[in-house]
Amino acid sequence: MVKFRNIRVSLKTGRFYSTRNEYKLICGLEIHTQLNTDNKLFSLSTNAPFKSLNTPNKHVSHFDASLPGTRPKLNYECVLDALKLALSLNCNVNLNSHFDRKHYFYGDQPQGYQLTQHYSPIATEGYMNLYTDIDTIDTPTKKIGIIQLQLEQDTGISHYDNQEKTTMIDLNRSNVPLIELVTKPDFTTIPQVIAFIKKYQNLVRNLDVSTGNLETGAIRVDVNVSVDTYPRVELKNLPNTSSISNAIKYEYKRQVNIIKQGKASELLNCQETRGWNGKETVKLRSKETTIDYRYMPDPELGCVTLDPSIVQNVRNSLPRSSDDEIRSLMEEPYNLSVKNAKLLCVHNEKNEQYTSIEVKDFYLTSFDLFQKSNAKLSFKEKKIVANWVINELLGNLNKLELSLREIKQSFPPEKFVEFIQLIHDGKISNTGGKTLLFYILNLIKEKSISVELNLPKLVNELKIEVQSTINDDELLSQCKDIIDEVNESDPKLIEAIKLGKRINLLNYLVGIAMKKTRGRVKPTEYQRLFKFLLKIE
Ligand SMILES: Nc1ncnc2c1ncn2[C@@H]1O[C@H](COP(=O)(O)OP(=O)(O)OP(=O)(O)O)[C@@H](O)[C@H]1O
Ligand SMILES: [Mg+2]
Ligand SMILES: [Mg+2]
Repeated sequence: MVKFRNIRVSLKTGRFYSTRNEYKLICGLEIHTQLNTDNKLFSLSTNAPFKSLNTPNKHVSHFDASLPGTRPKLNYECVLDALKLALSLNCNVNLNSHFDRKHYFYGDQPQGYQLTQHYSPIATEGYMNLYTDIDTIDTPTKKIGIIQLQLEQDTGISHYDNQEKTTMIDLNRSNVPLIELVTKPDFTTIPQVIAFIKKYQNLVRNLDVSTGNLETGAIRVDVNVSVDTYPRVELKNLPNTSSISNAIKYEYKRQVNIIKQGKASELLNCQETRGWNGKETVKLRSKETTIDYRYMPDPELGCVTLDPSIVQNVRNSLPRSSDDEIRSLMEEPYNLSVKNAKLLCVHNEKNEQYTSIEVKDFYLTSFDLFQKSNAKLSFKEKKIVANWVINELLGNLNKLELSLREIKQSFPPEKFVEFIQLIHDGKISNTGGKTLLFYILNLIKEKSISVELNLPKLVNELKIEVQSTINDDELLSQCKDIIDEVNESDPKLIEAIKLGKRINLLNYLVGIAMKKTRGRVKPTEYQRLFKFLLKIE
């Protein structure tokens, strides 16, 4: 064995072995996104690849089935969506793009070729910025370059019946509009890849150009993985972000092991495509065996020629970017945490009770009203609206399985602010507020609100109004009882509080007392009494 810097050479086999601990991971993505336009890319059939899984071959025009004599006609709605995405991703728009035929034979591709934009895509040279706080990546910022963005057709779907040993073809998906986005190989860690995908998903949902779901295949991600300067391996069939993360991890380790064992010249000498079976990556084909697609410009579709004013109009119509929205919510007057700001700006596909947009609207309207009726709010006081909307209201909606839409009618932001005002003015305590909110939402759930909510009346009914004149004697005996009760079950605790060792435990006693009076007495009042009884300063 001979040793060079970072490399050992076996004298017996002549193989190179690496001795380094650091192997550089490099990833690049190819993302296919199904557009949610009404019609398909080159025909007037309905674009509904998922709704129609039980009704195969229902949305198929003569062109989608490639009957001889049919010709493509470009659906400009797809071009508009591509422009929205391209401009949001800071790309240069190509004013004269065109379509090419990518030839390959497969049952679910009856044309014998796919129409794509190989030579002259609609947009090139863009980027997306990732930030450590918003996107939880491991470096302060990361800029991911985008090589190109192109329009193309989706294929049909093949269903293999194992029992019958037949393949059935469903052409509902044939000719569904896709956008293929190709990034530069700029990713150096897995969190960067996941952050990019999540941000991209949010973008397509914000622009309303796609459902953005990975699980249904509306977004399909191929990940190219390489180590140092060795050729890349392309990973396909990755149905969700955890598969993407696990597949990259596995593939990186596999390639590093090959390099360490000195087998790179045998096993990592050419591009390869691999799939993911949930546990490991498996070889599908190597680049040597890939077919020559014989790309050629499509003679039937003309150039996609765009007037510069169209591009400018689309640019002007774009919604504000999520990053800008999040940042502005983190600043004055809102001062939200990054977590809460994201909750209002990032779509949550799993929650059906409210969308981020609905919550954001509800929060912003409430905040505005609250600020208008309370001049000069302190930093802390401004946070009260976010706390009651995000922590309390949403928490209760989840618990009660209510949607924001359902409650907005009887409990709109105007009423909600009236409710918050009661707490802000000290008419009811936080505990009282929680009781009241839960009570109101329950009334809504049981559909027991026929007239407008009368908050003062409810406060009365629930007996949660903070007492302005406090009967010290009554409260003192109540506090004494609590000390006795706690002393019985945990004498050490009272002793510790008395000795001033665990003064924060005083709030434990205050909590018990608050519960007993359902928040009618201010916590500071209880603190004063407990301190008096336990003789602590
Ligand atoms: N050294 C590398 N390591 C990892 N990824 C890489 C590397 N070099 C290029 N890539 C990535 O490989 C992808 C290349 O995609 P592209 O669509 O251009 O070609 P392809 O994969 O050969 O074609 P096809 O569209 O047929 O899959 C890009 O996402 C790019 O970032
Ligand atoms: Mg590829
Ligand atoms: Mg590609």
